[in-house]
Amino acid sequence: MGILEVQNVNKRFGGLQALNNVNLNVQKGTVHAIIGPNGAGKSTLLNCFVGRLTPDTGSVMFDGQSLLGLTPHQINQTGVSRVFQTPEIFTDLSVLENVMIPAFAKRDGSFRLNPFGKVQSEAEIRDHAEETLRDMGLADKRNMLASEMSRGDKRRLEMAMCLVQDPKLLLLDEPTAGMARADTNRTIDLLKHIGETRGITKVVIEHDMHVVFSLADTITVMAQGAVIVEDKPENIKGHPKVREAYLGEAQV
Ligand SMILES: Nc1ncnc2c1ncn2[C@@H]1O[C@H](COP(=O)(O)OP(=O)(O)OP(=O)(O)O)[C@@H](O)[C@H]1O
Repeated sequence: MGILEVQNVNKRFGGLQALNNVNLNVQKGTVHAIIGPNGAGKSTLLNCFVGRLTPDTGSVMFDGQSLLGLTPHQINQTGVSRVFQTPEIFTDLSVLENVMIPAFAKRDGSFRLNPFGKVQSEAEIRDHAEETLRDMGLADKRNMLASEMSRGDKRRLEMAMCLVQDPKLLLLDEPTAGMARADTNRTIDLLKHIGETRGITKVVIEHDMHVVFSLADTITVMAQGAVIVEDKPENIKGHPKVREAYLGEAQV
Protein backbone atom coordinates (compact mmCIF):
# COMPACT_ATOMS: atom_id res chain seq x y z
CA MET A 1 0.00 0.00 0.00
CA GLY A 2 1.29 3.46 -0.90
CA ILE A 3 1.49 6.44 1.45
CA LEU A 4 -0.41 8.43 -1.23
CA GLU A 5 -3.05 6.59 -3.23
CA VAL A 6 -4.98 8.31 -5.97
CA GLN A 7 -7.80 6.40 -7.63
CA ASN A 8 -9.85 7.26 -10.69
CA VAL A 9 -9.54 11.01 -10.24
CA ASN A 10 -11.36 13.18 -12.76
CA LYS A 11 -11.39 16.96 -12.96
CA ARG A 12 -13.12 19.03 -15.60
CA PHE A 13 -12.81 22.78 -16.23
CA GLY A 14 -15.82 23.65 -18.40
CA GLY A 15 -15.33 21.67 -21.61
CA LEU A 16 -11.77 20.59 -20.76
CA GLN A 17 -11.07 17.22 -19.14
CA ALA A 18 -7.98 18.32 -17.16
CA LEU A 19 -7.68 14.99 -15.29
CA ASN A 20 -8.94 11.83 -16.90
CA ASN A 21 -9.27 8.83 -14.61
CA VAL A 22 -5.90 9.33 -12.96
CA ASN A 23 -4.42 6.62 -10.74
CA LEU A 24 -1.21 7.11 -8.80
CA ASN A 25 0.45 5.12 -6.05
CA VAL A 26 3.34 6.74 -4.22
CA GLN A 27 5.42 4.41 -2.05
CA LYS A 28 6.62 5.58 1.35
CA GLY A 29 10.19 6.91 1.45
CA THR A 30 10.54 7.23 -2.32
CA VAL A 31 10.89 10.14 -4.73
CA HIS A 32 8.07 9.99 -7.25
CA ALA A 33 8.35 12.35 -10.22
CA ILE A 34 5.39 13.44 -12.33
CA ILE A 35 6.40 14.65 -15.77
CA GLY A 36 4.60 15.51 -18.97
CA PRO A 37 4.29 18.26 -21.56
CA ASN A 38 2.71 21.64 -20.78
CA GLY A 39 -0.97 21.35 -19.95
CA ALA A 40 -0.73 17.62 -19.13
CA GLY A 41 -2.53 18.11 -15.81
CA LYS A 42 0.41 17.85 -13.38
CA SER A 43 -0.37 21.00 -11.37
CA THR A 44 -4.08 20.25 -11.39
CA LEU A 45 -3.31 16.84 -9.85
CA LEU A 46 -1.00 18.38 -7.23
CA ASN A 47 -3.70 20.92 -6.39
CA CYS A 48 -6.06 18.01 -5.66
CA PHE A 49 -3.54 16.73 -3.05
CA VAL A 50 -3.40 19.98 -1.10
CA GLY A 51 -7.06 20.99 -1.08
CA ARG A 52 -6.76 23.80 -3.62
CA LEU A 53 -8.98 21.83 -6.01
CA THR A 54 -11.54 19.11 -5.39
CA PRO A 55 -11.73 16.27 -7.92
CA ASP A 56 -15.15 15.80 -9.57
CA THR A 57 -14.87 12.07 -8.87
CA GLY A 58 -12.29 9.67 -7.44
CA SER A 59 -10.37 9.36 -4.20
CA VAL A 60 -7.14 10.74 -2.74
CA MET A 61 -5.91 8.81 0.31
CA PHE A 62 -2.89 9.85 2.34
CA ASP A 63 -1.55 7.56 5.04
CA GLY A 64 -4.90 5.77 5.19
CA GLN A 65 -7.00 8.96 5.43
CA SER A 66 -9.07 10.65 2.71
CA LEU A 67 -7.87 14.17 1.90
CA LEU A 68 -11.04 15.09 0.05
CA GLY A 69 -13.13 17.69 1.82
CA LEU A 70 -10.23 18.83 4.05
CA THR A 71 -9.03 22.44 3.92
CA PRO A 72 -5.41 23.14 2.86
CA HIS A 73 -4.59 23.84 6.52
CA GLN A 74 -6.11 20.54 7.68
CA ILE A 75 -4.19 18.68 4.95
CA ASN A 76 -0.98 20.36 6.11
CA GLN A 77 -1.68 19.11 9.63
CA THR A 78 -1.92 15.52 8.35
CA GLY A 79 1.73 15.80 7.24
CA VAL A 80 1.57 17.07 3.64
CA SER A 81 3.68 20.10 2.78
CA ARG A 82 4.05 21.82 -0.56
CA VAL A 83 6.82 23.94 -2.07
CA PHE A 84 5.39 26.32 -4.66
CA GLN A 85 6.86 27.37 -8.01
CA THR A 86 7.13 30.95 -6.75
CA PRO A 87 8.59 31.22 -3.27
CA GLU A 88 6.03 32.24 -0.66
CA ILE A 89 8.32 33.75 1.94
CA PHE A 90 8.15 36.72 4.31
CA THR A 91 10.58 39.05 2.57
CA ASP A 92 10.92 41.56 5.42
CA LEU A 93 11.83 38.92 8.04
CA SER A 94 15.15 37.18 8.59
CA VAL A 95 15.86 33.76 7.13
CA LEU A 96 15.71 32.15 10.59
CA GLU A 97 12.41 33.88 11.43
CA ASN A 98 10.95 32.62 8.15
CA VAL A 99 11.70 29.04 9.18
CA MET A 100 10.45 29.49 12.76
CA ILE A 101 6.99 30.75 11.71
CA PRO A 102 5.77 27.49 10.09
CA ALA A 103 7.23 25.55 13.01
CA PHE A 104 5.10 27.62 15.42
CA ALA A 105 2.06 27.18 13.14
CA LYS A 106 2.57 23.40 13.15
CA ARG A 107 2.97 23.34 16.94
CA ASP A 108 -0.11 25.47 17.58
CA GLY A 109 -2.18 23.49 15.07
CA SER A 110 -1.25 20.15 16.61
CA PHE A 111 -1.89 21.61 20.08
CA ARG A 112 -5.48 22.32 19.01
CA LEU A 113 -5.79 18.70 17.83
CA ASN A 114 -4.08 17.21 20.87
CA PRO A 115 -3.93 19.61 23.86
CA PHE A 116 -2.38 16.87 26.03
CA GLY A 117 0.57 16.25 23.69
CA LYS A 118 4.09 17.51 24.34
CA VAL A 119 4.39 21.18 23.37
CA GLN A 120 7.66 22.29 21.79
CA SER A 121 9.25 25.26 23.57
CA GLU A 122 10.44 28.32 21.67
CA ALA A 123 14.04 27.19 22.24
CA GLU A 124 13.30 23.75 20.77
CA ILE A 125 11.64 25.36 17.77
CA ARG A 126 14.65 27.64 17.26
CA ASP A 127 17.05 24.65 17.47
CA HIS A 128 14.98 22.68 14.97
CA ALA A 129 14.83 25.70 12.63
CA GLU A 130 18.64 26.11 12.83
CA GLU A 131 19.14 22.40 12.12
CA THR A 132 16.81 22.62 9.11
CA LEU A 133 18.70 25.65 7.77
CA ARG A 134 21.93 23.64 8.08
CA ASP A 135 20.31 20.78 6.14
CA MET A 136 19.38 23.16 3.34
CA GLY A 137 22.83 24.79 3.26
CA LEU A 138 21.51 28.12 4.55
CA ALA A 139 23.00 28.23 8.07
CA ASP A 140 25.39 31.08 7.24
CA LYS A 141 22.48 33.18 5.92
CA ARG A 142 20.28 32.80 9.03
CA ASN A 143 20.34 36.53 9.94
CA MET A 144 19.97 37.84 6.41
CA LEU A 145 16.73 39.48 5.31
CA ALA A 146 14.87 37.01 3.12
CA SER A 147 14.37 39.71 0.46
CA GLU A 148 18.16 39.96 -0.01
CA MET A 149 18.62 36.31 -0.95
CA SER A 150 19.28 34.98 -4.43
CA ARG A 151 16.43 33.26 -6.24
CA GLY A 152 17.95 29.83 -5.62
CA ASP A 153 18.38 30.52 -1.91
CA LYS A 154 14.77 31.77 -1.69
CA ARG A 155 13.57 28.46 -3.11
CA ARG A 156 15.76 26.51 -0.70
CA LEU A 157 14.41 28.70 2.12
CA GLU A 158 10.90 27.73 1.15
CA MET A 159 11.94 24.07 1.21
CA ALA A 160 13.34 24.64 4.72
CA MET A 161 10.00 26.24 5.73
CA CYS A 162 8.25 23.03 4.68
CA LEU A 163 10.86 20.68 6.16
CA VAL A 164 10.79 22.32 9.58
CA GLN A 165 7.22 21.03 9.92
CA ASP A 166 8.58 17.46 9.62
CA PRO A 167 6.14 16.51 6.85
CA LYS A 168 5.59 12.90 5.89
CA LEU A 169 5.04 13.95 2.28
CA LEU A 170 6.78 16.85 0.55
CA LEU A 171 5.31 18.08 -2.74
CA LEU A 172 7.75 19.98 -4.91
CA ASP A 173 6.46 21.96 -7.87
CA GLU A 174 9.42 22.54 -10.23
CA PRO A 175 11.95 22.92 -7.39
CA THR A 176 14.75 24.14 -9.67
CA ALA A 177 12.78 26.26 -12.17
CA GLY A 178 14.77 29.32 -13.22
CA MET A 179 17.98 28.16 -11.52
CA ALA A 180 21.39 28.08 -13.21
CA ARG A 181 22.92 24.60 -13.58
CA ALA A 182 25.30 24.93 -10.60
CA ASP A 183 22.40 26.05 -8.38
CA THR A 184 20.23 23.21 -9.71
CA ASN A 185 22.94 20.65 -8.90
CA ARG A 186 23.32 22.06 -5.40
CA THR A 187 19.56 21.74 -4.86
CA ILE A 188 19.60 18.16 -6.17
CA ASP A 189 22.38 17.29 -3.69
CA LEU A 190 20.50 18.92 -0.80
CA LEU A 191 17.27 17.08 -1.68
CA LYS A 192 19.19 13.80 -1.84
CA HIS A 193 20.77 14.60 1.51
CA ILE A 194 17.44 15.27 3.23
CA GLY A 195 16.11 12.09 1.60
CA GLU A 196 18.88 10.15 3.35
CA THR A 197 18.69 11.94 6.70
CA ARG A 198 14.95 12.49 7.04
CA GLY A 199 13.44 9.78 4.84
CA ILE A 200 10.55 11.99 3.69
CA THR A 201 8.44 10.81 0.75
CA LYS A 202 8.58 13.32 -2.11
CA VAL A 203 6.43 13.98 -5.13
CA VAL A 204 8.21 16.18 -7.66
CA ILE A 205 6.74 17.90 -10.70
CA GLU A 206 9.59 18.83 -12.97
CA HIS A 207 10.38 19.73 -16.57
CA ASP A 208 14.16 19.48 -16.19
CA MET A 209 14.99 15.85 -17.04
CA HIS A 210 18.41 16.15 -15.40
CA VAL A 211 16.63 16.81 -12.09
CA VAL A 212 14.06 14.08 -12.70
CA PHE A 213 16.60 11.37 -13.54
CA SER A 214 18.91 12.45 -10.68
CA LEU A 215 16.22 12.20 -8.02
CA ALA A 216 13.33 9.94 -8.99
CA ASP A 217 12.79 6.33 -7.96
CA THR A 218 9.58 6.18 -9.99
CA ILE A 219 8.30 8.37 -12.81
CA THR A 220 4.69 8.89 -13.84
CA VAL A 221 4.25 10.42 -17.27
CA MET A 222 1.06 12.37 -17.97
CA ALA A 223 -0.34 13.71 -21.23
CA GLN A 224 -3.67 15.41 -21.86
CA GLY A 225 -4.93 14.74 -18.36
CA ALA A 226 -4.16 11.02 -18.30
CA VAL A 227 -1.34 8.84 -17.00
CA ILE A 228 0.31 7.25 -20.01
CA VAL A 229 3.19 5.37 -18.34
CA GLU A 230 4.48 4.76 -14.83
CA ASP A 231 7.83 3.03 -14.40
CA LYS A 232 11.40 3.19 -13.11
CA PRO A 233 13.58 5.91 -14.69
CA GLU A 234 15.62 3.44 -16.76
CA ASN A 235 12.44 2.21 -18.43
CA ILE A 236 11.07 5.70 -19.07
CA LYS A 237 14.07 6.91 -21.08
CA GLY A 238 13.35 6.30 -24.73
CA HIS A 239 9.90 4.80 -24.04
CA PRO A 240 7.92 5.13 -27.31
CA LYS A 241 4.75 6.47 -25.61
CA VAL A 242 6.79 9.05 -23.75
CA ARG A 243 8.58 10.15 -26.92
CA GLU A 244 5.23 10.49 -28.62
CA ALA A 245 3.83 12.61 -25.77
CA TYR A 246 6.83 14.91 -25.93
CA LEU A 247 6.91 15.22 -29.72
CA GLY A 248 8.01 18.74 -30.52
CA GLU A 249 9.20 19.36 -26.96
CA ALA A 250 12.36 18.52 -24.98
CA GLN A 251 13.20 14.87 -25.68
CA VAL A 252 13.25 12.39 -22.82
N1 LIG B 1 -8.45 26.86 -13.00
C1 LIG B 1 -8.49 26.47 -14.27
N2 LIG B 1 -9.51 26.79 -15.07
C2 LIG B 1 -9.57 26.38 -16.34
N3 LIG B 1 -8.63 25.60 -16.93
C3 LIG B 1 -7.58 25.25 -16.18
C4 LIG B 1 -7.45 25.66 -14.81
N4 LIG B 1 -6.29 25.14 -14.33
C5 LIG B 1 -5.73 24.46 -15.33
N5 LIG B 1 -6.48 24.51 -16.44
C6 LIG B 1 -6.22 23.83 -17.72
O1 LIG B 1 -6.08 22.45 -17.41
C7 LIG B 1 -5.05 21.87 -18.22
C8 LIG B 1 -4.01 21.25 -17.33
O2 LIG B 1 -3.29 22.31 -16.70
P1 LIG B 1 -2.12 22.05 -15.65
O3 LIG B 1 -1.67 23.40 -15.19
O4 LIG B 1 -2.56 21.09 -14.64
O5 LIG B 1 -0.99 21.39 -16.57
P2 LIG B 1 0.52 21.14 -16.24
O6 LIG B 1 0.84 19.77 -16.69
O7 LIG B 1 0.81 21.47 -14.83
O8 LIG B 1 1.24 22.18 -17.20
P3 LIG B 1 2.57 23.03 -17.01
O9 LIG B 1 3.70 22.06 -17.11
O10 LIG B 1 2.54 23.97 -18.17
O11 LIG B 1 2.51 23.73 -15.68
C9 LIG B 1 -4.52 22.99 -19.10
O12 LIG B 1 -5.15 22.92 -20.36
C10 LIG B 1 -4.91 24.25 -18.36
O13 LIG B 1 -5.08 25.34 -19.24
